[in-house]
Amino acid sequence: MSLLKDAILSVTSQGDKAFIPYIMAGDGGLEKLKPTILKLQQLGVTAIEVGIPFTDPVADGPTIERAGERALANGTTLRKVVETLNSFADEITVPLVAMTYLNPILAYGVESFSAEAKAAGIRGVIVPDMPLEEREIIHPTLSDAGIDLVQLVSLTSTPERMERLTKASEGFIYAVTVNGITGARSSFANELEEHFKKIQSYTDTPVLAGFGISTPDQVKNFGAFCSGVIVGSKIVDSLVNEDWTTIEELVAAAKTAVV
Ligand SMILES: O=P(O)(O)OC[C@@H](O)[C@@H](O)c1c[nH]c2ccccc12
Repeated sequence: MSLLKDAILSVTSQGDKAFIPYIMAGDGGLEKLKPTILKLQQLGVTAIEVGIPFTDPVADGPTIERAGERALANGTTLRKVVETLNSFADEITVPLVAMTYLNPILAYGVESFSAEAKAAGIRGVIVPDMPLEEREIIHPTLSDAGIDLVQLVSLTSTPERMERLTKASEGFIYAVTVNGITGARSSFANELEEHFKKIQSYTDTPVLAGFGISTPDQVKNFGAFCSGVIVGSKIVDSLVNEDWTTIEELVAAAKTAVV
């Protein structure tokens, strides 16, 4: 059973698309985490990807990298994020997915991280610097706690690897839409639709598209051939500018994404 997968399927079974905003925990201070999460869930997002700032973020483009630097300058750590989430866990109604690199989890201790993260509302984790082959370091303990380990599938994976990653992924499959780093893009490769269908053919776990998606039209276009989208940089920028209108428009696009 996966709470994350269930949350996504309950949205798609009604004809809507899943919408997962990414936020950088600690950007603007950890005291912003609670109001931001409560407001996002009130807008009807499916889940929330909570980014943990890290000193050496391999996959992050300039927007997320700068947000991470601001959060680190505020003293944000994985432990403080979990503690903060825990302080209002009874008000959290959507599954949270922590986006963190492997080192902070190991430094925390896999056992205590899993137990405390679960209590704090974290239902999934994405660990971009951990190859599938090494996931046994954390997977059994996360699994015991009922936390999904979400795999990223890149455009350049070989078909065999794509199949293995897809079948291993829990909650949803994070299908990366571009080669490279996070951040807004104006165009995408033409073969994406076929690529996504191929990934979906291996599994009944929903496939979500992420990287480069920043406009309502892009949300609709991707929604037409997968179960939903993840939007990061555009959300991070909008939160800095307190531009909730833009966020509302992105969420609304997923609700009417069916063509
Ligand atoms: O910012 P974008 O292009 O909208 O992409 C989402 C992305 O930011 C978020 O999911 C994310 C932030 N950092 C990551 C590192 C690896 C994988 C994914 C992420």
